[in-house]
Amino acid sequence: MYIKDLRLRNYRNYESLNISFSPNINVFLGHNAQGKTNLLEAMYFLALTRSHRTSNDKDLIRWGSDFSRISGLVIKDNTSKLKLDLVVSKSGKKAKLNNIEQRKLSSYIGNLNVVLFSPEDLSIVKGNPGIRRKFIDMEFGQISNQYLQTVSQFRSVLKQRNAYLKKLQHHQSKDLVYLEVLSDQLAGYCAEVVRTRLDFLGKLQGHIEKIHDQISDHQEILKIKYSSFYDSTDKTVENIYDIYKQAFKDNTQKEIQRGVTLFGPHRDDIKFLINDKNVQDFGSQGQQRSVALSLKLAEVELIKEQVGDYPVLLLDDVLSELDQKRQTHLLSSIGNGIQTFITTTSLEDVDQKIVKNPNILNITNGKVQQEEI
Ligand SMILES: Nc1ncnc2c1ncn2[C@@H]1O[C@H](COP(=O)(O)OP(=O)(O)OP(=O)(O)O)[C@@H](O)[C@H]1O
Repeated sequence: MYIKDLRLRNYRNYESLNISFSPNINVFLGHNAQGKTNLLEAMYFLALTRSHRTSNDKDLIRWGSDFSRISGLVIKDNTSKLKLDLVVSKSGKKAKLNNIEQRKLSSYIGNLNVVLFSPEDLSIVKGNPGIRRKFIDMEFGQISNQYLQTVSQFRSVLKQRNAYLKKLQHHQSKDLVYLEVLSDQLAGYCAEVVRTRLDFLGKLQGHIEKIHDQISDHQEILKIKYSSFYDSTDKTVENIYDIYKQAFKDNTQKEIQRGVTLFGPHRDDIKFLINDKNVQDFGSQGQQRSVALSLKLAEVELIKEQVGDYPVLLLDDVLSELDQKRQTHLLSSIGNGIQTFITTTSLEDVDQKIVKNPNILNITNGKVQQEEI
């Protein structure tokens, strides 16, 4: 799939933009703070209805404006066209697909698939578990609508259960039967969320192992392990449901005392192991970078496998961060028909021996100019 056209109105430092892209490699070239990342962010937002930089959608609205509009024309399987449209205003955001308003964002997400590489990816390996949970929920969510919906139902019941645990904690209620009803519902969603995560991680594992084997010159075996308070290996949905039901039953008093749900996928993590050692604890900076790169490249392959089309790649300032070997690996693996956007302050960072005939777009202060080559 590829983004043919992008239109912006009052988006960050773009007042009005209407631009067409190459289905191959596009380079956004410009000095600092001119609006290169803003363009990648706009495409990421168009795909996932979320920014990778801010959790506050209103930040996207051009200063002094009341709303922001991002529209794109996406071509799939080289023939079918899909029009995506998002409007952010003070009252929230609205999504349209082919001019039809979508009541739920979950029916909108997944129509355009993107994978973003940025220097912050290292935090998926090094950072706290919350970053990794967000990563898997976002990435698996753009592959599976079902997963998005289950996660949203899980969150809603979790919220209700936490609110009720607080009530019990403050003696505003004594009804433990209602807690049991909520626990039962939550155990069901926990089981579905965890089982889907395990399935997708299993598929991701196949890709990441092969990719990392090449990146490490056949020196390292990279594995991803799901980490929870129990061993999830080979567990069915029913097994996982039983484990959560039992955990809620055994820890009722503890949870009431704390006023919060102590077990569930919102507490889980994933671990990256190189030759069986946890990369977070024992990996060098270089190894951690390689894991982040392998993970993103594996995600590209997973999306291709699951949706039947390659995602659009967004490379935000990553080339200058990678050494020659990793850069060559990244650029050569995107060379085969994957639409790619690269931001850079200097064309010297883009190895033109590998990146052939890029479409170069000069970015200056929220204006884009196509360069003739
Ligand atoms: N809501 C907004 N309204 C208007 N301008 C904004 C808004 N948000 C950010 N900007 C402006 O956008 C510019 C930053 O753009 P961007 O982050 O895309 O830079 P960049 O070209 O990627 O730079 P770098 O090379 O430093 O990463 C800044 O000038 C900033 O003031």
